[in-house]
Amino acid sequence: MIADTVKKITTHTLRQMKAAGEKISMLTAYDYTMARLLDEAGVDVLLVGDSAANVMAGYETTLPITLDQMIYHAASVVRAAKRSLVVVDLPFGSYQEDARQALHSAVRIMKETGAHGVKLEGGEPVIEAVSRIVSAGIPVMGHLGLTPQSINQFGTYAVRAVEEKEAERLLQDARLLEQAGCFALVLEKIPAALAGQVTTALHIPVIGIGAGRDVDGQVLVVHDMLGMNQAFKPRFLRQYANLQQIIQDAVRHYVTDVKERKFPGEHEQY
Ligand SMILES: Nc1nc(=O)c2c([nH]1)NC[C@@H]1CN(c3ccc(C(=O)N[C@@H](CCC(=O)O)C(=O)O)cc3)CN21
Ligand SMILES: CC(C)C(=O)C(=O)O
Ligand SMILES: [Mg+2]
Repeated sequence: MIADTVKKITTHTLRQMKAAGEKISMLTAYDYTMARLLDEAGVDVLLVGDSAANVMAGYETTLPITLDQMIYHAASVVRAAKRSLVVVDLPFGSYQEDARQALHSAVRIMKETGAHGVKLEGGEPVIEAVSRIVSAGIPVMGHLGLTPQSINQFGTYAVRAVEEKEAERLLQDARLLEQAGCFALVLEKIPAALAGQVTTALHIPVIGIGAGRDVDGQVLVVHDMLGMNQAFKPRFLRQYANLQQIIQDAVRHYVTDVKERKFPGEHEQY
């Protein structure tokens, strides 16, 4: 098959990209059709984020999504990914009990979806879990800074690690995650200067969202960067399209055509 000659991205590729100074592109994907578009357009990493709770299911926070639901989304994305690396968020409650629970959840994701790795949130408290998952041969991505699964402890989605003490703890957590065997780290909504410091201090790729440009790559929620929700415009987001406008214009046109008996036409029937 000719189509099978595409070079697959691996965790090793990402490490080489950091070393070469080639930036890494990552976007979320939750379904087959979107994942196919992103894979074909050259996105390096597809993140099956627990933001599916917000974007796909309409929940206020990421907390309610279950491991079974994440597996459904991830399996759909994997079926579309020919070149991209697929990483899946471990949802809230699927890894915090202990390292055994974390490994069990990670193994389920790998077995039932065919994804290439998992991501989990937090530093020191999850180090044992990271080590155990990595020991089983499963690549793990860390996630520090704004960690939405802890929203009830913080109360807001405001920028994190602005205070010197918090910044020091974040740098220390980043080092611990690298030592525990993480292949990459996401930094969410922290000062750009701190993200740059962490990126220099670590050997593994650091991927930012609202963490400035001095990192090894960027990640956004695909529905946000395509402008599908014009009500969500945080400072770190760049909208590369206004799909809300495009979709609603098309749908209004369709509704009008149906009402006015303009669709279907002579050549759109049997
Ligand atoms: N659609 C979507 N996009 C995301 O980036 C995203 C999710 N969902 N769900 C999970 C987390 C939550 N994230 C968020 C949520 C809010 C802000 C935010 O900045 N919101 C407001 C107010 C912040 C504040 O309280 O100060 C903003 O305008 O900046 C940023 C990232 C990032 N993730
Ligand atoms: C925003 C990214 C990093 C994420 O964790 C998610 O989409 O769930
Ligand atoms: Mg997430």
